[in-house]
Amino acid sequence: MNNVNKVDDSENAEVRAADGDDRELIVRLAFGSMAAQTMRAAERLRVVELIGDRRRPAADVAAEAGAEPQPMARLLRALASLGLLREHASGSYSVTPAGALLDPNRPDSLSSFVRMFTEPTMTRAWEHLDDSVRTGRTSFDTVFGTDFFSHVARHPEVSADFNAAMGQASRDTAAALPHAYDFGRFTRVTDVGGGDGTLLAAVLAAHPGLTGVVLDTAEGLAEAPGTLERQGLTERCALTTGDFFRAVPAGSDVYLMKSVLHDWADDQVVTILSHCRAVLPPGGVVLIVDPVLPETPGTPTGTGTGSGTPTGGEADPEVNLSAGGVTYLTDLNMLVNVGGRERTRRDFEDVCRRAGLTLTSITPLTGAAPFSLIEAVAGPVPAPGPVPTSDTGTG
Ligand SMILES: C[S@@+](CC[C@H](N)C(=O)[O-])C[C@H]1O[C@@H](n2cnc3c(N)ncnc32)[C@H](O)[C@@H]1O
Repeated sequence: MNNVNKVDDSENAEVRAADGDDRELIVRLAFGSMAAQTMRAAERLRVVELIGDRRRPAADVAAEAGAEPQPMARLLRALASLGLLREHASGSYSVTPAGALLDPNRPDSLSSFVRMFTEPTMTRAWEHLDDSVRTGRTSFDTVFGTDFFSHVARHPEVSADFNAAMGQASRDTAAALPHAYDFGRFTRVTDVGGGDGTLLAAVLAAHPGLTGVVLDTAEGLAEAPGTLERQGLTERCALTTGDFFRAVPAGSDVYLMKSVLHDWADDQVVTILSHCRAVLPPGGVVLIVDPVLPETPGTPTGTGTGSGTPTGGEADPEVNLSAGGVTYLTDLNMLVNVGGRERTRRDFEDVCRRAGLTLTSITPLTGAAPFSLIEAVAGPVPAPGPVPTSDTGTG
C-alpha cells in the first residue's frame, strides 16, 4: 500500500491516491448489472433446482435445462465466482446457501424477487437515470409511454411476477411485524396497497382476534386469494378492489401500508394518508412500513418516539449494499421507475402533518432491515384547503 494520505482539516475529509482496492471497487460496480443478469439467467434456466442438494456436472445440468454444455459450464463457473454455486475439483457444482434462495420451491425463496428486479420492466428506465436526475422526471414513463403500475396492469405475466416479488420481499417484515407492535388492542386492519396479502396474513395468523381487509387494484390482488386460502384465513380477511387515491374504506382501526408510500411523490402520499385520516376512528392508528433514511448518510436514522430530536437508531457508517445502503439505490429506483422516493424521519413527519396525522414513533423492525415501523395517529386537522389530487393515481 503506497497510499498518500492527506487530511483536509477544514472539511475533515480524507484525500489519498486511489489504490488497487479502489480500482477493484470501480470495476466491481461497473460489472454490477452483469452479475445481476448472470443471476437472472440462473433463475430462468432453473439451475439451482436442477442441481438440487447434489453435486452435478455442468453437462448434466445443461442437458436437463435444454442448454448447450459449454456455455452452461461457463455460466456455472461464473455463478460459483459470485458465491451462488460451489465448484468442486471433479468439475461438478453444488449450491451454496445463498444460491439456494433461487429455488422457487423454498418457503424463503427470492426467485420471483430476482426475476422481477432484473427484468426489463424494472431495469430499462435505469439506463436513463441521468435524465431523471437532470429533469426530475420519471424515466419509466418516457421509456414505456405510461406509468409503471398501468404498464404492469396491462401485462399479466409481469404483474404476477411483481406481486410474487413483493410477497417474497415482504417475508422478513411478515415474520417481524406481528410481534413488534401491540395489535391486540385493535379489531380490524386494512392493508392499503397490500398486494398478495403476505403481510396481513402474518398479522392475522398471529392475532386470532383480528379481522382484515386487503385494499389494492384488481391486478394487485390477483394472487391474494391464494395467500389467504393457504393460511386458512379466507373467512377473516376481505379483499377490496379500489384506488387509494380516491378513497380508503372505513371500518378498520389500523391502516397499514408497506412499501407503498415510497412509490409516490409527497403530494400523492399526502392524498393517500388523508384518505386514511378521513376514516380513522378515535384511537385508530396508521402504520407505515418503509425504510427510514438518516437525515444525512452516516448519521442515526432518527428512530424512537416523539417528534423532537431523534433519539437514536442504527448508525449507517457506509453507503454500501448492506440492508441500509441498498435503500439509497431503492430511492433511485423510485426516482426512475415510479416517481417516488425514500424518506427521512423529517420527511415522514412532514407528510403526516400535512395529512392531519402526528407521527408518534419509528421502530426499526428487527430482522427486517432496512424496514422500520412508523406509527401515526390523528393529529391537528390541517388548515382548510383541497386535498392534493393525483393525475397518476390510477393504480
Ligand atoms: C410496492 S407494492 C407493495 C405491496 C405490498 N404492500 C408489499 O409490501 O408487499 C405497491 C402496491 O400498491 C398497489 N397500488 C398501486 N397503485 C394503487 C392504487 N391507486 N390503489 C390501490 N393500490 C395501488 C400495487 O398494486 C401494489 O400492490
